[in-house]
Formats: sequence, structure tokens, C-alpha cells
Amino acid sequence: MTQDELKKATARAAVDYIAPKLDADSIVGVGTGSTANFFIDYLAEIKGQFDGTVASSDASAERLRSHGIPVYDLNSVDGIQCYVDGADEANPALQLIKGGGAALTREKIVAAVSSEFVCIADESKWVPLLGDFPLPVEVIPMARSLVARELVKLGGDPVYRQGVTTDNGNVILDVHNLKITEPKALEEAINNITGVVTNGIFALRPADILLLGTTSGVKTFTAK
Ligand SMILES: O=C[C@H](O)[C@H](O)[C@H](O)COP(=O)(O)O
Repeated sequence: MTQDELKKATARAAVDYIAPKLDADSIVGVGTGSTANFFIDYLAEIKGQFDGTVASSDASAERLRSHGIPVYDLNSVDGIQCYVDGADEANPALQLIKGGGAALTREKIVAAVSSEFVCIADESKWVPLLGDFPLPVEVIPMARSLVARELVKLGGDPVYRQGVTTDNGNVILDVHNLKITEPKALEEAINNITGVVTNGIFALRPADILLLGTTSGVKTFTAK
């Protein structure tokens, strides 16, 4: 199977997983990226079974609207039943690295609000230890050099993601060569650097369930 076929299988499994939990008042949180895009396409098939969505990026909002699925501002909804999103890495505790598509901050906000966070990923994302994927950090533009120096002190090698501006008007530093043995502590430490908006470690709010697309089928993991 190709990587896209694995992504489609996990996206389909996510729709099957959330569908029985939804009713006419339900709000679905929708992530960003290629796997989330497949999820949006399958979600359209059940759009009559829930109220609408909150999107974690302008790109996902546009794709949802193109399917005729309502998209609400987060401030106008009471809560989110399920949030479905991809990841760049996932470990057995269902702690994640996210932000390869620069949407990490809105993703973290939607995850924080959601009752259940369903991560969908193909098997290439499954790792014993986070950090091979360069860690995205969203930074206020004027603080870029300051934050980069502080990230070096934490043992990383930050690289400015040229030509990328986030939906929030900020920039991204991708931090290479981090071995993330203490994900919660590093998530907090990086977020405490002045000028950082947030970083792509999702450990303080990990996924609740991971639907992993593998060549032998979609496997379901809950946090260990
Ligand atoms: O900012 C982007 C998100 O965190 C994505 O969920 C992540 O990069 C995974 O994307 P994809 O499904 O395209 O591999």
C-alpha cells in the first residue's frame, strides 16, 4: 500500500469511529495536513449527522466549506466533542510532534478544548522517541533570533523555515537534533521562552486515541 492509501484508511477509520458519537448539536474539531484532508473528504459523507466544525487552519476551513460543511469560530461554540488530526510523530504515550504544516498553534488550541483527541497517522509516524522530525516552534517575528539562541541553549539546532508565515502572522523555527526524552518538560521549557507562541510537542495534552494506518490494517492505540 502507498502512504496515501494508509492515510486514507486511517481517515476513513476516524469517520467510522466518531460517527456513532455525534448528534445534531455536535461540533467536530478538524485538523490540518494531508491526512486531515482525507478525513475532511470522508466527513462530508456524514455532514447531516452533526452541526458543524471548528477548523485548525484557514486551509482546512476552506476545504470544509467547499464540501458544504459549516465552519464555526471557536469562540462561538460551547465545546468540541471530537478533534481529529494528523501528526508528524507519535510515541506509545500518544505524545506527538505536530506543525509540519505550520498549523501547530491553532491545532493546540482546538485540542485543548476538545473532549476527545483522535490522532490519525500512517505507520511512518510511529516512533519510540520523539525528535527525529525537526520540532516546529511558532515565534513572534521580532523575537526570531532571541528564540533561536535560547533553543541552542536547550540543545537544539533551530532552522528558520524560509517563506512561511503562519495563519497567525508569525514565523516557524524547526529545531533539529533534539532527543525528546522528557516531552512534557521540554514542551513547557520551550513555551516559556519569551517570543515563543507555542511549540509542536503535544505532551501536556496528548492524543486520547491513535488510529495508525499500517499495511496489515488500521491499528487502534490508547495511551500507555
Ligand atoms: O501543521 C500541520 C499538522 O500538525 C499536521 O497534522 C502534521 O504536519 C501532519 O501532516 P500530514 O498528515 O500531512 O503528514
